[in-house]
Parts: sequence; C-alpha cells; structure tokens
Amino acid sequence: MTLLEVRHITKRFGGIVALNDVSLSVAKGEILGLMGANGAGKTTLFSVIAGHAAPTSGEVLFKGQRLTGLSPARICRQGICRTFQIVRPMAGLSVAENVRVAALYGAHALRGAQVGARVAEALAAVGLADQRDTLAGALTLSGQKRLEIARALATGAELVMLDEVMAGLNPTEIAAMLDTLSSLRRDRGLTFVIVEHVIGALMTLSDRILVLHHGEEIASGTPQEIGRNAQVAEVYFG
Ligand SMILES: Nc1ncnc2c1ncn2[C@@H]1O[C@H](COP(=O)(O)OP(=O)(O)OP(=O)(O)O)[C@@H](O)[C@H]1O
Repeated sequence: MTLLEVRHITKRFGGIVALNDVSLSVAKGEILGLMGANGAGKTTLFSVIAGHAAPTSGEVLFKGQRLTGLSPARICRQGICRTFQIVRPMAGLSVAENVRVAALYGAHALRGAQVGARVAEALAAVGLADQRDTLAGALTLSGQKRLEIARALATGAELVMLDEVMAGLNPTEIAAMLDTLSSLRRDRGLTFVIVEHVIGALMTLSDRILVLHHGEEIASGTPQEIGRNAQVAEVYFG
C-alpha cells in the first residue's frame, strides 16, 4: 500500500531552485533513504512534506489525501512527523514531559491514562524508559536523538522522517540506533524516510535510496544499485 506520494514538487527560494520536479512514493513499512551532497535539497523536501515550506508547484498525498496547503500540525495529525537535524528538546523539562507534549500535539483528544500509556510506550520503544525523569538537557547527544524519535512516535505518526539522526554518534551508538530503527519497522510497521550522511548506516537500513543533486533526482534504486552507480559516485564522493 502506498502511504506517501510526492508528485512533481518544485521549490524555489527567490532565484534558487532547491527542488526541481521531484517525485517519489513510499509504501507502508518501507524505509526510503535520501542521499545527496550539502545543498542537494533533502531538508527542503522534508519541509515541504511536513508543511513547513509551501511548494512552488506539485503536490503531496498521504494515504491518497492531499496534504499540500495544510499546516504542520494538521499534517502531523494525519500521521507524518519529522525530526530535525539540530535537536532542540525542551531542556528544562524531563524526558517524559518532552514526550508528553508531543503526544498532546499529535492528538488533542488523548486523555490522562492514554497520554501516560503513549509516553511510556514511546520511551520504551527507543530505550529511554530508565531516563524518563532525567532533564532532557542532561541527555547525551545519542539520548537526545532517541528523545526526538520518541517524540515523533508519541504523536502517533505512521511515517517518520529522520534528518541525520546518526550525525555525531560513535560507531557503537550508530549500531544501537540501527537496531532501534529496524525493530520499530519490524514490530510496529513504521515507515521511514531518512536523510543520512553516515552512508554505511543509510545503505544498511534503506530498502531503496533516492539521490538528489542540485534539487533533482539523479538516481534511485536498491542500496546495491546506488553503490555501483558511477554518476552517484562522481557527484557524491567526488
Ligand atoms: N529558507 C531558505 N531560503 C533560501 N534558500 C534556502 C532556504 N532553505 C534552503 N535553501 C537553499 O536550498 C538549497 C537546498 O538546501 P537544503 O537545506 O534542502 O539541502 P540539503 O540537501 O538538506 O543540505 P544539507 O545536507 O547541508 O542539510 C540550498 O541551495 C539552500 O541554500
């Protein structure tokens, strides 16, 4: 089943064409990797899908419903959530309180016990249950990245867009993050679109990879196909 469909998205910032006629689709339970050098348009694509930036043209559909023009909050309630490259937890609140805010953002109608259950479930899913009362600002970078994912889960998202969730992590933390993301997909049927400069992790996790260059798709395929693509090697690795 197709969950997300991006149709012919173009996004201009003044004279800059950040995205030029980009289309993609993501099936339920799939992990799509987005690859591209700095400035290729990856973050802009996340912003357009999540409603943080209006496309110049084109449309985004989720479960067949048009999202284009909806606010980020409405899009979140439809089931799409993104994380940001630079993590910004509410540092003075506890880990659990941060996740609670996200749960209420995702579904106003949730009541006491339901909120508590959703928070507990999201924290357990990312391995932060033991740190629920820690101040978010006191978490390690790896912990803060996990908190971002827990917040996305707590909104009730079915599709999560992860922006460089491995950046700054050491190899052990990256391996643990790979395990967490794989089990979220396996156990909860979650769907991911991931932007990642840690190429080994992107290759391991993704079912398919789409490569952007100066706002345009230059390749898409399995990680193996992308790994052998000469044009990708030239523009990405120089
Ligand atoms: N708000 C904005 N105003 C003007 N130009 C922007 C804006 N956001 C992005 N751009 C430009 O759009 C292009 C694509 O940027 P984008 O951040 O989407 O790339 P990226 O692939 O995410 O890069 P990185 O890997 O460095 O995060 C760049 O040329 C960037 O300078």
